[in-house]
Amino acid sequence: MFNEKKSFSITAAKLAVHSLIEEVELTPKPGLVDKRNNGAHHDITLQLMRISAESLTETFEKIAFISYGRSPSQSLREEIAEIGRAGEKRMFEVTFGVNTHKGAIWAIGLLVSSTSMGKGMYNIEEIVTLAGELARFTDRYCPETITNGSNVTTKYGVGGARGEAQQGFPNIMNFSLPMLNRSRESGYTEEEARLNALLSLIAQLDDTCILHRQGLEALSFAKHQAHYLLTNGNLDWLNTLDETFTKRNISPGGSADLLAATLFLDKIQANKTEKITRKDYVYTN
Ligand SMILES: CC(C)(COP(=O)(O)OP(=O)(O)OC[C@H]1O[C@@H](n2cnc3c(N)ncnc32)[C@H](O[C@H]2O[C@H](COP(=O)(O)OP(=O)(O)OP(=O)(O)O)[C@@H](O)[C@H]2O)[C@@H]1O)[C@@H](O)C(=O)NCCC(=O)NCCS
Ligand SMILES: Nc1ncnc2[nH]cnc12
Repeated sequence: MFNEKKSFSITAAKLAVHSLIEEVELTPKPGLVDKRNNGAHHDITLQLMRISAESLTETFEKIAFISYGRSPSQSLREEIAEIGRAGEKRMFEVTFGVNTHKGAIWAIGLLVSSTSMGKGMYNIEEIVTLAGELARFTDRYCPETITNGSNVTTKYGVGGARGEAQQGFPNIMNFSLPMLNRSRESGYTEEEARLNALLSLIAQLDDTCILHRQGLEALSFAKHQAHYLLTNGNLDWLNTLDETFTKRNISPGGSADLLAATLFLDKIQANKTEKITRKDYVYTN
């Protein structure tokens, strides 16, 4: 039992980190760090994002380990929060204080937890539902700090990263995951399918990263541009959109985190159908 739990946790953490790396390497992304440029970011590079992602392996492994076979509860919520905060601390150490993956630790941390609750056997609907349930428990030990997100969620009345998780990740379930699957079925390349999934998130999400930097008008501009490109455009226009977002200091960082979460769920789904939840649960790259 210990070996099974350990092996599962190692695999889940690898899939989580792999999803983060796939997200940052996807190119060209509007306003975000990718292989081509650093988008609207002056303090983040591709290399820093990779280092940040790798530094989170232990965090995700610990979350999977303590969640294995359990159900959402107040105590699990607080145990996860403690590991998540230690993960954030580690991220800030390796990035010298830059927020690279705070939103991703939160979203993917919860999803790793609920995946592990089902020992890898739950389907995606069950995983997001349980992650939402877990996120709705109050973390009594959460330090009362003012963050960019807390400022703008109050100012503009949006749910932000916390709301997205507490509602069971509606933007992933309604937009990015269906878009990823539909694009694959329509013959897009894997890279194009992922870019479409990212655009579907930018078109919908109340991204506090955009709101904090440039306010409501920029958020609605970003949503409109992404929607236009998806419905009328052609992915060749992404380079122009990248230049436009960068010039206007628009970074859809929340959408990037949710794309990584989408890729994580997609991998879990693929692994489940390949029945790698058996005893010798082994990760293959
Ligand atoms: C619940 C927490 C996420 C804390 O929430 P809060 O909103 O208070 O915290 P923020 O510091 O604002 O971080 C939230 C990050 O979530 C991403 N995000 C934004 N909007 C959404 C959305 N609608 N849905 C999902 N995710 C969203 C976003 O991450 C990206 O933005 C980063 C850059 O943002 P920022 O720091 O603002 O940086 P800059 O724009 O460069 O501005 P400057 O500060 O430099 O001026 C980018 O890297 C992406 O990551 C937000 O950053 C949660 O963290 C929490 O409570 N944790 C406690 C531990 C816990 O309970 N863990 C349990 C699970 S492990
Ligand atoms: N690719 C990316 N660029 C900038 N911020 C991000 N946060 C998460 N992924 C990101």
